[in-house]
Amino acid sequence: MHCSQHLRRTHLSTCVPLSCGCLGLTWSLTPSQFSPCLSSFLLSLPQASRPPLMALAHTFPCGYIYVYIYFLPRRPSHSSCKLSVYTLSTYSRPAYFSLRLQLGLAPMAPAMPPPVKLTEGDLVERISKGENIPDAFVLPVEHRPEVCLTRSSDEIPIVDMAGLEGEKREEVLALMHKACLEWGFFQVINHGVDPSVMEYMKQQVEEFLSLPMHERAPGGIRKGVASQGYGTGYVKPDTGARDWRDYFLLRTYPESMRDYETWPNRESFRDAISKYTLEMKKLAERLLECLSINLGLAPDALKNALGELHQDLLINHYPPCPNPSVAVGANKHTDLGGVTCLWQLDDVVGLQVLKDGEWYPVHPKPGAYIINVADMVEVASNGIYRSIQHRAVVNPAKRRISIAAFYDLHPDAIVKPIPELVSPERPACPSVRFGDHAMKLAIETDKVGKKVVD
Ligand SMILES: O=C(O)CCC(=O)C(=O)O
Ligand SMILES: [Fe+2]
Repeated sequence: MHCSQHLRRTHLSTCVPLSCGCLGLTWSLTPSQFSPCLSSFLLSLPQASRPPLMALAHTFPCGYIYVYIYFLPRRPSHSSCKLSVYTLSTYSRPAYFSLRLQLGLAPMAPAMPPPVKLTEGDLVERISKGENIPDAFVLPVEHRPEVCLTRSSDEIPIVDMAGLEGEKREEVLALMHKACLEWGFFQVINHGVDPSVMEYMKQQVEEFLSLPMHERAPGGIRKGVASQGYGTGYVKPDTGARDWRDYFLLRTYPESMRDYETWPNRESFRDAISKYTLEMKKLAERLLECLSINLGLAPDALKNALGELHQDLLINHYPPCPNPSVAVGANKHTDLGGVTCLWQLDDVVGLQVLKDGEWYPVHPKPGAYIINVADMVEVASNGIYRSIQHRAVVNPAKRRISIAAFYDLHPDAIVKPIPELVSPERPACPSVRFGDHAMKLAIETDKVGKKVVD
C-alpha cells in the first residue's frame, strides 16, 4: 500500500497538498495530536513494510519545527512510494525528540543544521531596533506567555526583615517559612542591603549599558554557556527559540575566579560590582540562616550543606520587543544554586512565578529583593522547600533590567538531603553534584546542536 495514502486515509482529515508540488502532505495538527498519530501509524506497519529509511530534519520558520520524513521504497511493490516528504508545521522540539525515541531512533537527527554563528550585530539590543522579531525568537504556540492580568503580585508575600531583630522575629520567620512552602518565592524589604550601594550599582549598570559594545565586552561577545562576559541568549532546547535578552554574566566569589578580562575596564564599575556582590553575599547568608532555622536546623546547616559559595551575578538586559506575545525574555526555568536575590531595577513588570499552574506577575517594589529557593536548597531540604519555575516576559515599550545574584556552588560540591530532614515518611531524595546539574542546560543546548553564540 502506498504509505502516504494509507497515512492520509487513516489519520489525516486536515491534510492539504504541499504548495511546491508532489512530494508530500502538510498537516496542521497540534503536537499532542500529531505525535501519537504518526508514531502509531508507523508502529502499526508490519516490520517488513516499515519505511527502511526515515530521516528527520528541521528548521524554524515562525518558530515551528518542520519535520521531514523521507520514506524510501523497500520492496518493488513500494516503488510507487519513492520519496515522500511530510512537513509538519506545528511540531515542538520535545515532541520531536519523543517521536524519535518512540520510533527507536537516536534522539538526534543524523544531520542537524550547523550551529548558527552570531556576531555582535545579533545581540537582542541591535535586533530590537527592527520592526519585526526574527523567527529565531518566536515561540511555539504552546510556550507563548499570556500576559496575566487577573493575578496580582500582592499575593507573593512581603517579608519585612527589620522584624528579625526584635520581638517580631518569630512572626517574620513564620511568614518566610509559609512563603517558602507555598510559593518558593518571597519579597524582602528592610533587608539590610546598603541603599547607597544599590544606588551606586544602578547608576553603574545604566552607564555600562550605554557603553559601546567593544567596551561592554572587551574580550568579545561571551563564548559558550560556561564563560563569563557580555552575551546573548541561546536557543532553548524545550522551545527551540531564543530568549529576548542580552546579559552580562560574571563570577564574583570566590574572588580568585573573577575574570577581569571580560569586565569593562572601568574602575567605578568594578568597584560597584565588588561592593554590591558583597552585599548580596551577606544577604544570601542571612537568608540561608533563616531558612535553616525554619527547617528546624542549626543556623549554619544550609550554608554547610552547600559548601563554598561560587556566586554568579547576572545583569539581565531585556530590550523592548516589537511582538512580546510570541517571545519571552527568560524562558521558564528554576535557578540552579542555593537561593537567588533578584532586583528588578525600574518600574517595569516582567517577572512571573508559577503557582498551581498559573503565572503570577511580581510587580517591582522599589528597593525590594525577590528571593527564591533554588535547586540545591530543594535537595538539601529534601524537597521540603521547592525550587519554583519562573520566567520573564517582555514588553514593546520599555527596556527592562534585572540583576540576579545566584548563590551557586563549587562544581564538585555534592549536595545531599540534610539527615535531620530524612525520615521514613520522607525518604532521601537523590544527591546531586552541582557541576553535573549546572552542565545539564549546556548539554541539552549542545544536544540540540544549535548554539546561538558558538
Ligand atoms: O529578569 C527576571 O525577572 C528574572 C531573571 C531570572 O529568573 C534569571 O536570570 O534567572
Ligand atoms: Fe531565574
